[in-house]
Amino acid sequence: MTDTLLEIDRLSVDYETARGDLKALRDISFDVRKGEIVGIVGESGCGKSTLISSILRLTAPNTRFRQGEVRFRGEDLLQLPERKMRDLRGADISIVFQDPMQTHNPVLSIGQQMLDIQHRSKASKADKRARAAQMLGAVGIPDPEARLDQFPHEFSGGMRQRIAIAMALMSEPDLLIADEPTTALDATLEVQIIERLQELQQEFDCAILFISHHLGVIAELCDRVVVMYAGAVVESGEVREIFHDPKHPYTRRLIDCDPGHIKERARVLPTIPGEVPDLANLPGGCIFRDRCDQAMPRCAAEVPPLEQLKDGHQAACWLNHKEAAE
Ligand SMILES: Nc1ncnc2c1ncn2[C@@H]1O[C@H](COP(=O)(O)OP(=O)(O)OP(=O)(O)O)[C@@H](O)[C@H]1O
Repeated sequence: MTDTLLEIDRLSVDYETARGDLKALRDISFDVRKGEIVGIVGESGCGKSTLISSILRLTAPNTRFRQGEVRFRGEDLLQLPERKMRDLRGADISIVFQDPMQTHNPVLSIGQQMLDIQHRSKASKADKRARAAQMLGAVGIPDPEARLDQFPHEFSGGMRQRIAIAMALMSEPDLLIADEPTTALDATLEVQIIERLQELQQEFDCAILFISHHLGVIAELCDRVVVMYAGAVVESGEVREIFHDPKHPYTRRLIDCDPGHIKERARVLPTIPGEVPDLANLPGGCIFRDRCDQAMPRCAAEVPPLEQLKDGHQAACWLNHKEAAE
């Protein structure tokens, strides 16, 4: 029996625009095993949101799936009837957004919203309420029973995010997608949410796909990391391995920008000079070469393939080839 839960297999996604097809995802492959925490890191525009919306099949109308599969428990979600997909969303696969207000209905009490989530359950209303309070307690909301009757605006931003996590976990999903859930929070709250997610992952034994543009946060939480640049995977592997021995100049630059433990991290981070290339007019060769201080003639001529370097460590860079040394 395989322990693979989610397999993204050679996924390519375009957006049709007036300027031509914008290549938002190109040949993306990676997997998430049961109970594992995998981080996706990259700058704004690298395709993180497109990846999440493709997994959940909640894409914009101008999206075109060019190739590839999104297999969840072995089944290609891109081929699933919409009805089955609806059953899956929020039950087997849940999501926590950057802004918890995307989850909360401002005019309903938190308790009512947590009852609504349990609409499929045959339990009594009292039992559902008890379960809602238990979940609030699990994410660290004090006095959860009383707070069920309060409305979203009566909670702080950090608490609202905890409640969004509680709601996402109520169905005991196999996969929780966390889309930059801590980006809008200050550093102390960010640390608290990360630590809580770690505990909850153990308690609920769910896998987490954690999206962030901060490598420091990924290092804190994740087992493995997938580094994306301009719609492609440029490096992936165990977090420890990637941090100690990055094999792509882009990853190195991300680490330089965000080196430390999130508890010590300066809030104003240096950025990588230059811009992500125009995805509607991609240059030939390596997509990072214009921003790379180690670019060689070969980088303009040929696209470096994503290659297996060590066990589970992959990178797409000509510097890892013997001829680079010459
Ligand atoms: N519906 C759309 N039509 C055309 N282009 C789009 C559409 N949605 C996103 N894009 C473009 O696709 C590329 C990838 O966008 P995406 O939102 O997936 O990146 P991201 O890494 O999530 O960025 P951010 O962190 O800013 O959300 C960007 O160039 C973006 O401008």
